[in-house]
Amino acid sequence: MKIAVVGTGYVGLVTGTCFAETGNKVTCIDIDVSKVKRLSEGQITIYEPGLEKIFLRNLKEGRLKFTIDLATGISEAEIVFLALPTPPGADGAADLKYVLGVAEDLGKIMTAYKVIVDKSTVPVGTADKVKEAIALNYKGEFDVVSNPEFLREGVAVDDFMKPDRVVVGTDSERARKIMGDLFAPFVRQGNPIIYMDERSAELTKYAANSFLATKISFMNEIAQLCERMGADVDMVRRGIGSDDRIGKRFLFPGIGYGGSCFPKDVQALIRSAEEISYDFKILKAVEQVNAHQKLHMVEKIEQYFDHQLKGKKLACWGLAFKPNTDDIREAPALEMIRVLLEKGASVTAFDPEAMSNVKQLLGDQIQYANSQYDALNEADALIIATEWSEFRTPDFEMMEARLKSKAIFDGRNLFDVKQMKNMGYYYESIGRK
Ligand SMILES: NC(=O)c1ccc[n+]([C@@H]2O[C@H](COP(=O)([O-])OP(=O)(O)OC[C@H]3O[C@@H](n4cnc5c(N)ncnc54)[C@H](O)[C@@H]3O)[C@@H](O)[C@H]2O)c1
Ligand SMILES: O=c1ccn([C@@H]2O[C@H](COP(=O)(O)OP(=O)(O)O[C@H]3O[C@H](CO)[C@@H](O)[C@H](O)[C@H]3O)[C@@H](O)[C@H]2O)c(=O)[nH]1
Repeated sequence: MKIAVVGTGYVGLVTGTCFAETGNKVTCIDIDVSKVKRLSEGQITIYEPGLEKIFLRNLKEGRLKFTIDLATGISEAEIVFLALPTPPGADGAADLKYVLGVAEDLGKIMTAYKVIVDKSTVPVGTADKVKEAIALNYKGEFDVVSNPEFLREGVAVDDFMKPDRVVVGTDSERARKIMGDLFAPFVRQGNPIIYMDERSAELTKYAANSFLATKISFMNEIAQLCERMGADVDMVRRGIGSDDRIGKRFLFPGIGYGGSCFPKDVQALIRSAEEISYDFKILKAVEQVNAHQKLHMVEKIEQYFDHQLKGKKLACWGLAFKPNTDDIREAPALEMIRVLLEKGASVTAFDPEAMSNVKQLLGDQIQYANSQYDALNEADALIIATEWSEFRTPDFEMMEARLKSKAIFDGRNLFDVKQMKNMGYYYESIGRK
């Protein structure tokens, strides 16, 4: 099939590359001229395990192309995916200016039937708005489908190629058939395409992310109880996770959820509910718990230093919002660092992939180390903010030789509490004593 993908950010690039990989001809369109140039020249613009190899193969074999021109990009496409940003507006609701702007432009240049697919995370009712925006200028036939994306950064290729499910929201038989054919190679593992109306599909995406965020905030509150009651959250997690009704995944307490999706989508669903005068109480609590959890480790650090952080040199392992990505959007590490700097500490950080993004944001407000061990030189304590696998089994002797004081504040529960104490470390983690 011939496909266009508008927006070559995280979702657009993965979507375009994976559709090319299954034999489709894909043109990706972006307004960012330098991004399009780099991608056309074979330079991948995001760090995502497994993506570069298939990106390069499909680029070389001519199934994947990039352009800045919307009209050229969509001219032959039967299906046009919108993978555009939907950032929070001033009131927290999703800002639809990118999606609706492109929809209006599409109406001006479409000359034949196409399926326009909302892949971005958009509030309920957006498919109708997209239809209206296209219909302002285009009087021919077209369909708008809601096809929310559920990929996780770091495992995006696998998530896209072997999805748990594909949600297709449409009332059009014609669009349903086209989407079914397109996704057939991805659901052959037995996982379903779930067809529904557009509004239910739009809400499914927010409900999924909000439910997952709720699980995390719930576990972060259980971790708070564990710390106060002398219980161990790892045990409680295993104890409840083995019940199929609860499930083992997404029960890890830590320094709060971050990333480009959970914070924005939880906030947007709260606002959507408010617009129809519904008070979404649970989600408001989920947000509050998360805001507090991001600074829970700072409280522990302050206590350790008797509230005297001025002049303290802190090492930080991990900056990305989670491992296997260079994405730092809403990364809890950055919020922690902001507060620690405010309180007078200095920070030397190491992250395997995210440092250049952080340099652009924070410049010389912090120092950047060449390795995880270099970050420890003369440090008064180590903070662990992202669970990169290389941080899980470090050389403790090397750490001891470099740290000024053997104190570790582990926001990701990487090490065994007893073992750390036996090695003479002052060791604080989340929900464990
Ligand atoms: N990042 C994720 O893991 C993820 C997963 C699922 C869903 N989503 C949702 O998908 C959407 C896109 O997210 P993302 O992380 O890929 O965003 P992103 O910010 O990484 O990328 C968006 C891209 O769109 C481009 N763009 C903006 N205006 C444009 C225009 N008029 N024409 C062409 N291109 C334009 C930008 O230059 C950018 O490259 C959001 O709604 C997000 O919530 C994201
Ligand atoms: O048990 C857990 C699991 C995750 N997290 C944190 O939650 C955040 C989000 O993690 P994850 O969901 O793995 O990353 P994303 O790539 O943001 O993916 C989420 O957001 C995407 C964008 O909407 C969706 O497509 C995915 O299904 C959804 O998992 C990160 O800060 C994690 O550290 C925890 O604290 N504890």
